[in-house]
Parts: sequence; C-alpha cells; structure tokens
Amino acid sequence: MHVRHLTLKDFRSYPSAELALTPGVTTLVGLNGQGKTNLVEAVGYLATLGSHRVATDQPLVRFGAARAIVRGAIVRDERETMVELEITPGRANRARLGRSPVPRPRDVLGTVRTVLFAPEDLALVKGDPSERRRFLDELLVQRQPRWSGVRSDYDKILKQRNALLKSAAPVLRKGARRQPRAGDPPLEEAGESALHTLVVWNDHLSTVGSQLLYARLRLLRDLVPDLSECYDAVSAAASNARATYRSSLHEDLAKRLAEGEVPEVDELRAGMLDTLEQVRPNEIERGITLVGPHRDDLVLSLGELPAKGYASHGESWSFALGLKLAAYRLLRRDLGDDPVLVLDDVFAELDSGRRERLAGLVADCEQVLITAAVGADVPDVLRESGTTYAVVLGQVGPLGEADAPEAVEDAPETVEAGDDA
Ligand SMILES: Nc1ncnc2c1ncn2[C@@H]1O[C@H](COP(=O)(O)OP(=O)(O)OP(=O)(O)O)[C@@H](O)[C@H]1O
Repeated sequence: MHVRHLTLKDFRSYPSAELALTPGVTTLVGLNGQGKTNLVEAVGYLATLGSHRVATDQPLVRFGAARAIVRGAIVRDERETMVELEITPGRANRARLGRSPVPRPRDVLGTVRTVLFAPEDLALVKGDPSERRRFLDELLVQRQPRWSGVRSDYDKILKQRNALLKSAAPVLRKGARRQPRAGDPPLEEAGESALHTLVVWNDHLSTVGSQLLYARLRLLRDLVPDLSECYDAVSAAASNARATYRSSLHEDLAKRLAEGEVPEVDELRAGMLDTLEQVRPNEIERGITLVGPHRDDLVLSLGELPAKGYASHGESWSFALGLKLAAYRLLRRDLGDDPVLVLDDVFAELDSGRRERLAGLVADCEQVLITAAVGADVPDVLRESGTTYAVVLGQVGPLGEADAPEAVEDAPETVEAGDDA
C-alpha cells in the first residue's frame, strides 16, 4: 500500500498542506525545525491514531487552533480509499472513511498501516517496560485492528479495579488475607461487599487480560525469528538477538512464557486469577493492580546479556531497528501487502555501514518516507531511485541537484504545500 496524497489542516506547524506522494522512496530534507517530522507524523497518525512523539493529541493541533484535520488517500491493490481524522483535544475525535463518517475513529484502523522508525525508538531498548508494551500492542493493532477495542476494554477495567483498590482499601484490609468461602465468619458488611466487588473485577480483568496476553505471546512467537535476522542484517554480525516475555503471572507460568510457550487462553486466565489471589494483600496495601499485561515486559538480549544496560549505543540502535524491521516483515507477510515504511531522522544516527545495509533492506518496499536534516546522510541508492523534496518553513519543494542544508535554505519554489491560502 502507499499514501498517494496527504492533506493537513492545522496539524502541528501547518495551517494547511497538500502533499502528493508516489510509491518508492520519498526523502524530505531540511534544516531542523522546518516541518519534516510533522509530515510523517501525520501519516503515522492515520495508521495508529497516535503519535510516536507525544502521548496526547493536544500538541498535534496547531497552536491557537481548536482542531486539526489529517486526510490521506491510500492506495491498496490499485483501489483508493480516503481516510480522514479530525483531532479535537478535549472532545471526541471524529473520522471518515471515503465519504462517510464512521462511528468511532478506531473504525479506520487498518486502512493504512505504517512501520515508523525514529530516534525515539531507542527507548525500546533503553527505556521503561511501558515502551516495549506499547510496541507490542501497537503492532498487534496494526496486525488486527480489533485488538484496539480489547486494549481499551482492558484499560477501562484496570482503571476501575485500581479505583476500587484505593477507595475500599480500609475495609478491604480487614478481609485481605481471607478468601471468601461458604461457611466463613462474615466480615462487616462494607468489607464483604468490597471484597465481592473485587472478585468480580478479578474476573473481568483476567478474562480480557488473558486474551491480550495470549495475543502478545503469539505475536512475539512470530516476530522473534525475524528479529534476529534483521538485527544481523543491519549490524553485519551474528548476534543472537532475542526477545522473551516477562510476565507478572506466578512463577511457574511466567517461566514457561519466558521460554516461548504459548498456553491456551483458559490456562492464562486461570493463572491470572490465581496470581491475583496470591498478591491480594500487597495490592490492597499499595492500591494498584500488580498482575496483568500492564505489568509485563519484553526482555531484549544479545547473546547471554540483556540489551538494556549492556548494549552499546550502536548495538541499541541496531536492536531498535531490528525490532521495527521485523515488525515490517511480519505485517508484510500477514497482509500480503507492504505497510508504509517511515524512517524519521534515522540515517544521521547510523554509521556508514549500517546506513548502506539499511538502504539495501528497504529498497524494495512499496513506499518509504525518509526525513533527514542533511540529505547526504541518506545513502545515494535511496535518493537516486526516488524523489527528494526540500522542506523549508513548512513549504515542500523540489530539491534539485544539491542537497546540502545551505541549498535547502535557498530552495527556489514551492509546490503542493502552503499557507492557509
Ligand atoms: N502544535 C504546534 N503548533 C505550532 N507549531 C508546532 C506545533 N508542534 C510543533 N510545532 C513546530 O513545528 C516545527 C517543525 O517541527 P518538526 O519536528 O517537523 O521539524 P523537523 O523539520 O523534523 O526538524 P528536525 O530536523 O529538528 O527533526 C517546530 O519548530 C515546532 O515548534
């Protein structure tokens, strides 16, 4: 698939912009702060309803404007679909597919799929577990959009359960060490009722949580062989790069998951319920849910060593890139179609060997969107086979022969993108 046309209205720094795109490689070159990343971020938003740079929508709306619009014409199997998202912070976002509004923005997921690699992805290796969970879950949703609903259900249940743990802590403490069984002496009424409510939330949490966990484990099983290959291809080393699942379930089950086993959903659900019972006093003490996919992690390792804390800077880059390229391959295989590959500000961070090898790996992708402050950082093989634009103060124009930053500053005319004309 590819994006044929991108329209922005009050998105980031753009009052308005129209950008025509073609299959193959498009490189956007410009000095810092000119609006290159804003353009590819918009493409990513169409695919994920989120940004790789910020967790909320507010910064995506041009400062002073009330709402932003991102619209893309997406071509897949020679059929074109228009997808439009209206971003209104503080209110429900709206979406259209073709000419028709859809009930919820997430109904457009799957129209365009992207794999985006950016400097922020270094956090996949060096950052908190939440970064790796997000990577897995976003890939899950790109693979099968219905997981977006499951994720959101899980988050809602978790929120409610945490609220209960906090609000009912004093009464729950009294019954914390007790399993409610027939014949037990009664707790005082409030404690009894809170405990039963907690048991109901355990049920919801484990039902939805086990589905999410199962989906993650299957995804990981499919991703790992490509991860090792992609890492080696980028770094030209035989590294044995691996990713294993670290679960918050009880030790026996967690050990099996770490070994790559994917038990049935029912077993995961039972394991989650058991573990919730075990940790109940601790949960009540702390007022948070300690078991479930939201507490899990992905352990990345190179040979015998964990990547986090041990991998060099270059190795960490290769690892993050390996994960993203593996995600690309997985989606390509699953969909029988290429997602749009976005490489945002990546080449400047890589040594020349990694640049050239990455170029070789992505040259056959249906559409690759690249941003770079210095055009010369992007391997010739990519720039020569595709189109290069200069981005200057939010204007996108032809670059011509030269690609030095000075030349970008002097880019003569602009096409397609412009002010609020
Ligand atoms: N919501 C917003 N409203 C107005 N301007 C914004 C908004 N968000 C970001 N900007 C501005 O957009 C400009 C361009 O940002 P962008 O990240 O696209 O630059 P870039 O060309 O990719 O630069 P770099 O090479 O440094 O990564 C920045 O100067 C930033 O201040």
